[in-house]
Amino acid sequence: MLRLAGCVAGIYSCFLTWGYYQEKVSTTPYGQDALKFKFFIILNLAQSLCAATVAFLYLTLQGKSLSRPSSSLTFKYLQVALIGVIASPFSYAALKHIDYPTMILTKSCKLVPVMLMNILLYRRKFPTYKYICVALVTIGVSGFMLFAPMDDHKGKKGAAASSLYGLFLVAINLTLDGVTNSTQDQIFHAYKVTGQQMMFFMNLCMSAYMAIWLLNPFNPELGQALAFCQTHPAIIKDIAMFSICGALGQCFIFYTLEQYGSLSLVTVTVTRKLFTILLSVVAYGHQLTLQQWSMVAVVFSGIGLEAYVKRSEKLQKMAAASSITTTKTEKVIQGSPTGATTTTITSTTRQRTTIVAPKN
Ligand SMILES: Nc1ncnc2c1ncn2[C@@H]1O[C@H](COP(=O)(O)OP(=O)(O)O)[C@@H](O)[C@H]1O
Repeated sequence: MLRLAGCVAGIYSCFLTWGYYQEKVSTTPYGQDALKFKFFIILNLAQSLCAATVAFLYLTLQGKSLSRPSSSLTFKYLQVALIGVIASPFSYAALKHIDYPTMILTKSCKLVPVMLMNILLYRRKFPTYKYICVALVTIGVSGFMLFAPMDDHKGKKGAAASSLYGLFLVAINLTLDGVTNSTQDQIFHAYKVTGQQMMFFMNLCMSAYMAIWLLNPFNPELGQALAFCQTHPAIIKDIAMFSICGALGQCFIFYTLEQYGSLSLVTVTVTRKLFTILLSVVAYGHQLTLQQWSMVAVVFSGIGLEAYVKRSEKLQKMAAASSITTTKTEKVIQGSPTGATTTTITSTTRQRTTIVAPKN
């Protein structure tokens, strides 16, 4: 539980700063000519290279080997990285056709495609309570964004009228996100890999795809971006901060994926925005509408239900394990009148032994 709390704190804090720099790099005009940086693939490439380096350093410092993955695993990495690379431009393209609040609102439904893709592509089955949790978190977060006062919507970036075409682009982005997350789950199920190994290989493959795209002689993007950095060096620090925060955040993302799976990860990432707003309510005394508070309650009931079921399952498992060890202990004690062999048994068992032992 403490580990999960650490992951949540890590993801929230890194991506809070990451979001700040993402907005800064993509919306602020730089220099006297007030030009905006429009080279998103360069931004993603910088982040991927930084994330691959961080994962590599982490693995090296831990003394873990970075052995070459098998050909089937390499194929999986190439596949998941390709989908990850393709997903992002859809989201940037969508912002030209829908406004920012609509984008946030649509993105808050991400749990649905992730669950759907797990079911459709990998035939995974979920217990009924999982569907209820996904529904509660999705309704809660999207309702929260929907009921935000109109002032919050004004002045936000873009403000292009939301069009059906824009929504179609976000839908594609969400579907691809669903495929990425469910495939990552599948890799963890089918292969013996750690989160950091996947982080390294996935970012390496993504960097390779983006480099191939940018080095294509018909694409002027790389040259234009480098020229921009030369004439507006202030942006280099912002891109570096964006990449470092994204890379550090990914350490928590991949660890959460490995340990808890994509549904838990996406629950953390989709509630991120809501918790940021709640934090500002506490810190700066901002007001929430009654509807927003009710939606916060809906989200918490979803998270609470998940936590309650997980805890009950854990207690049940512990009870079952302790009854098995009790039986084993009884057998050991019956077989050895001196009871000497019981010293090798775990602490839970030892505790049990003292209860069972008097019978002998
Ligand atoms: N499953 C994942 N695998 C790898 N990176 C991820 C994953 N989920 C999120 N990320 C990273 O975290 C960033 C923020 O993700 P998220 O909070 O879901 O926002 P968005 O949906 O806008 O991408 C992504 O741009 C990506 O770099």
